[in-house]
Amino acid sequence: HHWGYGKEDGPSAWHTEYPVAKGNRQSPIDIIPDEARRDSSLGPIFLKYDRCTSLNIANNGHSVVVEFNDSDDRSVIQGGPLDNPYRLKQFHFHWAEKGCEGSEHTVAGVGYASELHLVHWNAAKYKTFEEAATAPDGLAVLGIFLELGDDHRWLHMITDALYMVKFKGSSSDFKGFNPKCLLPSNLHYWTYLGSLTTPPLHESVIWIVLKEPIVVSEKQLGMFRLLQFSGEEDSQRMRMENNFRPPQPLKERLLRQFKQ
Ligand SMILES: NS(O)(O)c1ccc(OCc2cn(-c3ccccc3)nn2)cc1
Ligand SMILES: [Zn+2]
Repeated sequence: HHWGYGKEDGPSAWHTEYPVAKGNRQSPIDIIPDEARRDSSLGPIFLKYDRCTSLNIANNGHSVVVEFNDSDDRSVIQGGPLDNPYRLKQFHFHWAEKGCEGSEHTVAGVGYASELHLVHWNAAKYKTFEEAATAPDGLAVLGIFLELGDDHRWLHMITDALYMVKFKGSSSDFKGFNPKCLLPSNLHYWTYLGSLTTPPLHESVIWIVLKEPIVVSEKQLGMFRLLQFSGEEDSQRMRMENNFRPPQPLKERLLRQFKQ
């Protein structure tokens, strides 16, 4: 009996197998811009994705994930709230069904159509992603909102590959993709201490959520809904949609921001 996003195995049930779901630094959260504090010690973030090291694209039964070679510091995020460079490990998306809001973080109670997560780990302090994923400063996830509008000029490189990973457990080569093309023009951000938004829900994430969304078309986002939660052999088909966790209590946390 694995976790999912359905009625029985969805976010409201995760606490039974993962009690940290009711912890003090859970993600996502509702971001209230007026309550975000400016902090002079917070500088800009720097993304070094140049010599990019993408390896493959896969369907893990929860989302579509593009994985990277993380054997060195070729692709890293640094600066901002981070004390050292964090290595890019993978990126993936969260979305809803047609016409609904599928982002995980919300802004003043309003969701976006989808949310992209670029997952990085603190290789300066920890030996592996798995070790970092259980440490309070182990991971840094860059969250980017997707809003609906015109076609995104580069997203087709991902949507064109989705047919190869329709079913859970499928993966395919995906070399030479540079996620720099998915960034908005402005890197102003909110930051707070949180968690993985899926089981095991470890409270190991320094969240950096960009204020400026990127724009994708309904047609492009609709391609993600061709994916299945289920495997090729599974009797019943389960369209991959609504794979987002709702906002969790902020509790005693401080939300900070860099620039207006
Ligand atoms: N949605 S999100 O960007 O917050 C996000 C980012 C990364 C995630 O990793 C899942 C994971 C962690 N581990 C793990 C395995 C062994 C030891 C420790 C952790 N396995 N799968 C989940 C959610
Ligand atoms: Zn995510």
